[in-house]
Formats: sequence, C-alpha cells, structure tokens
Amino acid sequence: MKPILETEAVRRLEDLIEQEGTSKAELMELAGEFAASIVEARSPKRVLVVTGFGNNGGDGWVAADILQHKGIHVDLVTPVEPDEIPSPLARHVARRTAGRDVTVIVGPSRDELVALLEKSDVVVDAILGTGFSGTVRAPFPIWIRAINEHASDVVSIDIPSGLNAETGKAADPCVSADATATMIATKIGLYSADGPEYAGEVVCGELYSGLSELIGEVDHVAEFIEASDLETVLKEIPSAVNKYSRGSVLVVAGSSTYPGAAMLAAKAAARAGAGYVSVVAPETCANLIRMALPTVPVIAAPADGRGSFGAAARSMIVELAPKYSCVLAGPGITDAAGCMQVVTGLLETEVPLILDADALNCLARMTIDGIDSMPELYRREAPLIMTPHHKELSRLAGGASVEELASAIDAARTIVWAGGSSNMVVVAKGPVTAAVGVERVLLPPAGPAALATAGSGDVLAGIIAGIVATTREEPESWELLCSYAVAVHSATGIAAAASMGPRSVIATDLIDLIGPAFDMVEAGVEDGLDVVAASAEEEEA
Ligand SMILES: NC(=O)C1=CN([C@@H]2O[C@H](COP(=O)(O)OP(=O)(O)OC[C@H]3O[C@@H](n4cnc5c(N)ncnc54)[C@H](OP(=O)(O)O)[C@@H]3O)[C@@H](O)[C@H]2O)[C@@H](O)CC1
Ligand SMILES: Nc1ncnc2c1ncn2[C@@H]1O[C@H](COP(=O)(O)OP(=O)(O)O)[C@@H](O)[C@H]1O
Ligand SMILES: [K+]
Repeated sequence: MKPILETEAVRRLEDLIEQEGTSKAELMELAGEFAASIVEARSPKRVLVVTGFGNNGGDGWVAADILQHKGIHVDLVTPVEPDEIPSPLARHVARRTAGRDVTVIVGPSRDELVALLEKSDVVVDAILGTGFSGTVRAPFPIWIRAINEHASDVVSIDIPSGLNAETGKAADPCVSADATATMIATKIGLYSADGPEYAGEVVCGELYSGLSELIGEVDHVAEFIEASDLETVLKEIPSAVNKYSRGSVLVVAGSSTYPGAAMLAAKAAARAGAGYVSVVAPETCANLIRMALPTVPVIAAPADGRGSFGAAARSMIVELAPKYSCVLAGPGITDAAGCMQVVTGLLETEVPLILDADALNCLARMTIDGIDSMPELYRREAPLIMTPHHKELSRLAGGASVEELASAIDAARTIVWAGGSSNMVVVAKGPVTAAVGVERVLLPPAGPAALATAGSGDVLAGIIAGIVATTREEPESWELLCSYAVAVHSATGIAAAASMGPRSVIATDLIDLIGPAFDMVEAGVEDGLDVVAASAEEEEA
C-alpha cells in the first residue's frame, strides 16, 4: 500500500527526515534529481523549466542543472533574478545554477515564452507546489495558459501548478500535465476532484531511503492499494461445498418503479461467486424479476399502494435474513415508509449487511439529527457495509458538503467513527472510491468514467455481496475485502470499455465481465487488459 498524505503531514515528515540528519536543502537536491530522471526518461533534446518563487521552483532549478549536465539543452524561465528569489533554499540553488550553463530568462513576455515552449520537447512545471492556495497571481496565469496551449509534453514537479494539494480542485488556470513527479509521498489532491485530470501519470520519488520507518509517524489520509495487496484477500472456494455452503445472498431490492435494480444486483452477486442468491421484492414487481432471472428464486413481499415494500414486509424479511450468509438491501426500493421499516429491521439482525442506494436514503431520513439518533446503527456489532455515492453520503452525514474524494473521506469518517465498530465500512463511491473503516482508508484501483452509468452502483453492491457471502471466515480487514470488490468493479469497467467502446458501456455489460474481472485483479489491474485481450483471442481461435 502506498500512503497518501495531506500537506501538513508531508511537512511534518520533512521535519522528521531533517531530525534524522537529511536537511531540507539535501531534500531539494534529491527532489531535483528525481524530477530530472523522469524528464530524461522522455529522451528530450531541449527542455524548458518554468519556475516560481518558492521551493517548488527550487526543485526546478536543481533539475535544470542536472539535465544540462547530461548534455540536454535547458532554458529556464524565472519571474525574478536569482538574487531576488524569496525562498532561501531556492535562492541558493538558483544562484548556483545561473552561474553554470543553463540559459536563464528572467520575466519573459508572453510571446517570448511561447517561442521557448514551442522549441522545447519537454516543459517542466516548477511554478507552484504545495505552498499554493487561492487564485493564481500574476504573472503565472499568463504563463500557465501559455504552457497549456503550446507545450507538447509537460512534467509537473510535485503537483500541477494551480492544483490545490488538499482538495484536488484546479484553479483557473491550472497546468495540465502529462506526468507529475511528486515528492516523498503522493498528495491527496492528485486523486481528488480535478487532480486525476490535471496530473497525468503520477510517479512518486521517495527521496529518503529511511522513509518507510518514518512514514508511520505521521497521519495518512488514505492508502492507495496496489495489486499485490489484494493477492491473498480471497481464498479458493473449497471443492466440498454445496450451493448453500458456498455462500448465499438475500437481495432485498426493487419496486414497481425500479425492478431493474434488483435484477442487476442479484445477477452480479451470483457472478461474484455466491452459490445461492434470492431476491425478496414487493409483490407488485416480483413476477417481472422472476421472468428476467430464471436462476434466482424471487420471494414476493407485501407491497404498499405504489409498489414499494409495505408495512408488513419488515417481519417477513427479518425472518428470512438469518438464513443467508449476507443480505444486500436497497437497490431500487424507494424511501417509502415500509422500506424504512425494512432497513431498521435488518439493522437489528446479526447477519452481515450491505446497505446501498435507497436503503441509505432511508437511513439518512431516520438519522437526520445525526447518527446518534439511531441506536440500531451505532449499537450494531455485526458487519455493516454502506455504499453511498457522494450525494447519498452527504445526506447520511447530515448534509455535509461532499464534492470530491477529500470531503467524501471526511464525511465517511464521521460516520464510521460515530459507529466505532471495526466491522463497519463506508464505501464512498466516486471517480475514485474510498473504502473507509475506523482505522484506515483504502483507495482501491479506480475504473474508467465508463462506469458512470445508471445501474453501475447496483452491480458494485452485488459484487460486494457475492464476495462477502463467499468469505466464510471473518476477514482480516473489511476495508480490504470491500476494496477487492471495488477493484473487480473497476476491472469490469476497463474490460467493458475495451469491448463495447468507452461511450457505450451499460450496466448489464459489466455483469458478464465479472468473471474476467476477477482474473484481471488477480493478474494485477494494471495489466488486466492483456488478460481480457488474451481470453478474447483464445475464443476467436
Ligand atoms: N520543504 C522541503 O523540505 C521540500 C520541499 N519540496 C518542494 O517544495 C515545494 C513546496 O515549497 P513552498 O512551501 O516553498 O511552496 P511553493 O509551492 O513553491 O509555493 C510558494 C511560493 O508560491 C507563492 N504563491 C503561493 N500562492 C500563490 C498564488 N495563489 N499565486 C501566486 N503565487 C503564489 C508564494 O508566495 P507568497 O504567498 O509567499 O507570497 C511562494 O513564493 C513542494 O511542492 C516541493 O516541490 C521538495 O523540494 C522536497 C523538500
Ligand atoms: N468518473 C468515474 N470514473 C470511474 N468510476 C466512476 C465514475 N463515476 C462513477 N463511477 C463509479 O460508478 C459507480 C456508480 O454508482 P452509483 O452512482 O451508485 O450508480 P447507480 O445508482 O446508477 O447504480 C460507482 O461505483 C462509482 O465509483
Ligand atoms: K508544480
């Protein structure tokens, strides 16, 4: 796992490194060296380094010097003469570099800058780093716009200039990088909000060899999961199982308005490994679901006048629940009064529970005065997984603003901390999804935007249920188990985009790719596409 830090934690880490004997000046040399290595790997003949006033610029000055030494022609643009740079560390390296072979251009006009940008194979963006906040001040807006319009290949140092390292929100303008060479640890802003769009490929230079010993001493906002972390999460299904003991799921889903959600979730749970999946749905839509899913028994529950669960559904569902390895409730149920009854009833059971979609909206309505107003929720000890998207999460967190990954993590944390149980996970869904538990926050590999399609969340809920059902023993970490499911869902998106085209994916495509997606996760999500391509070739042959 790779830790992701907030700026404050990075600063603290730099202090700790300094206490261990590596000064900030040395760190700047190492940062410049790392940035130079990333640029050199792109084989440029001519490089332009664009620097600002602070230490981010200092990294750029060091990189410029190293690249010039390697025989690459380097031009460097600075807003002021080296002697006038306010940051002492940056001023020192700028004076040194200016005395050597790098061509230094002080405060160029826009046209001069454009001419330099057009001559260069790689542009290094060292204007603003983690010290940036607010709106971009002169002269940098003109510089950044020129870079975005005229540079062919941009490597940003630490963070694209104009991107907020904490929130991932891009200022107007913000450098749009092809790659970001980030220092010491990845910053949350690179994964949140606009971050992924502006940062390009993110590579992290640890700079300090003893980092692994120190990193535990600062708070991690999250940890990025690598393929190897997922290797041992799932056990093989033993041969001596029957369809029930292999793992069973009760899907509490559907309404006359949304019968499809039940179908998607149930089929996904079965494809994700459950041996036996049943659906319990309002009687008004049960037949429809039955016809669509021949392998799934559909139990009809009492309905209200609008085709949602009625008041009498609660006792029936609560009685059924303990017969299954886990229960998934919510897809398409609506937030009618009968559904709220069903959700509170299920919270009182001991069965592992996954609450999705409208089950979460029911919860939000019941916990409007905060999670403490719902004792069933915070007293519950059995496993509880909630899978809200940002809007649902905002409602659950009492209207807190949830717009991007960073605020989603904050909101999800308030919920799991109020609950306090290590069995509780909030899977905060978004372009990057976070599995948030009491102790840690995991970021599984994200899927493509093709996943942003109606019903995609129902498929994820089904995958989680299928995986929970087939995990017979208490998992070592519920966050990691959920992360596995998210990784599989992401892989279905990659595979579906490859076969249907990224614009054309619909949620039903994802379900039939769950099997190959498990293989992709096992093989490492990064090279997963090869696995799918290989199996497609086999089929053709
Ligand atoms: N510390 C270390 O050990 C290491 C640090 N490292 C590197 O240092 C970077 C952090 O450096 P930093 O803290 O100097 O901040 P940085 O991003 O250069 O910006 C500050 C300058 O920008 C200015 N500025 C601010 N807002 C602005 C705005 N809206 N519009 C315009 N200007 C604005 C601000 O001006 P001021 O607000 O002071 O007037 C100040 O002059 C970090 O990202 C990494 O690359 C690595 O070398 C590893 C070791
Ligand atoms: N831009 C995106 N990139 C990658 N994944 C995304 C993106 N937008 C949404 N997703 C994923 O798609 C799924 C959408 O879920 P949700 O909004 O609940 O859909 P629905 O309610 O229609 O089933 C989530 O798993 C989410 O993480
Ligand atoms: K930068």
